[in-house]
Amino acid sequence: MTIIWWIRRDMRLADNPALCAAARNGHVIPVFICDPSVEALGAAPKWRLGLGLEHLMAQINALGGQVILRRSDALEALKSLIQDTGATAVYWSRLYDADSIARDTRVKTGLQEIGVDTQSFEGHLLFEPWTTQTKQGGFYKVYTPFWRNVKERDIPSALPTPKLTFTDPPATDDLTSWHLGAEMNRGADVVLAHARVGESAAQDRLGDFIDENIGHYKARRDFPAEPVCSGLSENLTYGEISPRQIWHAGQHALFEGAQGAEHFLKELVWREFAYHLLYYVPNLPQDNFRSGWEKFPWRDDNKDANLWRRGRTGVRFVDAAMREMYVTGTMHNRARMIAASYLTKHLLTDWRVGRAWFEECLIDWDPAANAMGWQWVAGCGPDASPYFRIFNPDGQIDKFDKRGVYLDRWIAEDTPEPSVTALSYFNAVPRSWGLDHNAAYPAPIAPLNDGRLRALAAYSDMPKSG
Ligand SMILES: Cc1cc2nc3c(=O)[nH]c(=O)nc-3n(C[C@H](O)[C@H](O)[C@H](O)COP(=O)(O)OP(=O)(O)OC[C@H]3O[C@@H](n4cnc5c(N)ncnc54)[C@H](O)[C@@H]3O)c2cc1C
Repeated sequence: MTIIWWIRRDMRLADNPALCAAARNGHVIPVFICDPSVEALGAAPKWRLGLGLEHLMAQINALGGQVILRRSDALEALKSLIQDTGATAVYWSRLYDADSIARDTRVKTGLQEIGVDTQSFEGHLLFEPWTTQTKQGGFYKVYTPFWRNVKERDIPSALPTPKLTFTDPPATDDLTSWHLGAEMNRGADVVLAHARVGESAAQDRLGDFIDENIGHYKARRDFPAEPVCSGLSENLTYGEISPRQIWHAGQHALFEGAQGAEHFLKELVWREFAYHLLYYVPNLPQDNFRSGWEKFPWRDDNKDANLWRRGRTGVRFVDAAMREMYVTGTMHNRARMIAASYLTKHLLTDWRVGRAWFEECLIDWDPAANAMGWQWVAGCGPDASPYFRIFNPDGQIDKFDKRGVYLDRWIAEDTPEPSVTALSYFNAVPRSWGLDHNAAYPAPIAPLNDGRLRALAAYSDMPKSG
């Protein structure tokens, strides 16, 4: 039997239930399809996906196989491959956003109609979103009871890498012809220096984190200049590592007595919570979760938001955060909260404007975590931070970057000897932005207190409907 392994966000050989099942049942044809969902990705995640795919292709080549690349609608591509190869089954790992569910349902029906076996598998999450329910039978809207419900769950052990056998490969596209990095402008080389691509890099990252940082995680994870967090979001996004592998490594560290290990596991479960929400609230990336927020006077995209995107608000913590994202493709969690809060509160700008920019720039862009994160900060989401709790970006510097290490890392202007990272921002941004590190650092768009008072007034004027 010949089985197509339809690769999506599961670019790994170990702990991959779909791949294991395919290997067990016959010869495997690994396939990646550049369908409209791939074409629609933001510049940075699309480019990073191409790097991950290139890496996986080399891994499969080393085993004597080949990843087949096709560019078209997924169902059409799979039908044509089935015709070319005589494959009788298609296996894949499940995804949970509304567009992927709709596409996969259509593919399943379309292939079953022509007598092809289709099977979907777990693997992107620790547990399927529909397997956790409140006592009343609904989905969780608050994290803490969700965590209590799942923390004692038995998570199956990670699966080993299966032994794969391949058939003669059918025709394939050339990856370079897809130009997945075309929209990166001149930023790709700069971001590349910060990316850690592929399954073995992800395992190294996990190992380094467990050996060196998990013990400090709880105490130091909020300090953006400290390399204490795992950085694994980049690899989780493309499935270069599985959440189960991370979970078991964290549990082992906990068993060995590592301080902070439980806190790390809790953060990993925030990702599960985000997917639980996205599954039950498919419009989470588009619509305010809480009713009444449609009446909030969000500003549409505006010139202040443009300064925010370019790291030119004159508010140092915010600008540092935005530049970190442009240069590395990721942003520290505390910085994400500060940058998002400043946009939605001090600048009163619609959270969807910020969500879209993160979607464009993050190499760890994740449909569930990004949507939940933005709604959480903006105050309109499930279990959200109350709107009236407005971060003061300068106060946050005093708390989390007292010596200005993070600021020096990312702000070059008005500094006699700017750091290499701060200067690299000016190499990464499009020339059309006209930025020059020798120019003076901009004055703040508006005094922080004015923005705070305006946000509070808008909130108190909003009709509250529950
Ligand atoms: C406005 C906003 C947007 C965000 N957008 C994304 C996004 O697009 N992609 C993304 O992966 N995360 C996003 N997050 C969540 C969080 O900032 C990142 O997951 C985290 O910074 C990744 O760094 P790390 O891998 O070093 O995390 P660690 O601290 O090492 O945590 C381990 C893992 O736990 C998960 N995790 C940790 N914190 C969160 C959280 N708050 N929500 C969900 N999962 C979490 C991640 O998978 C992470 O890799 C967003 C947060 C905010 C406030």
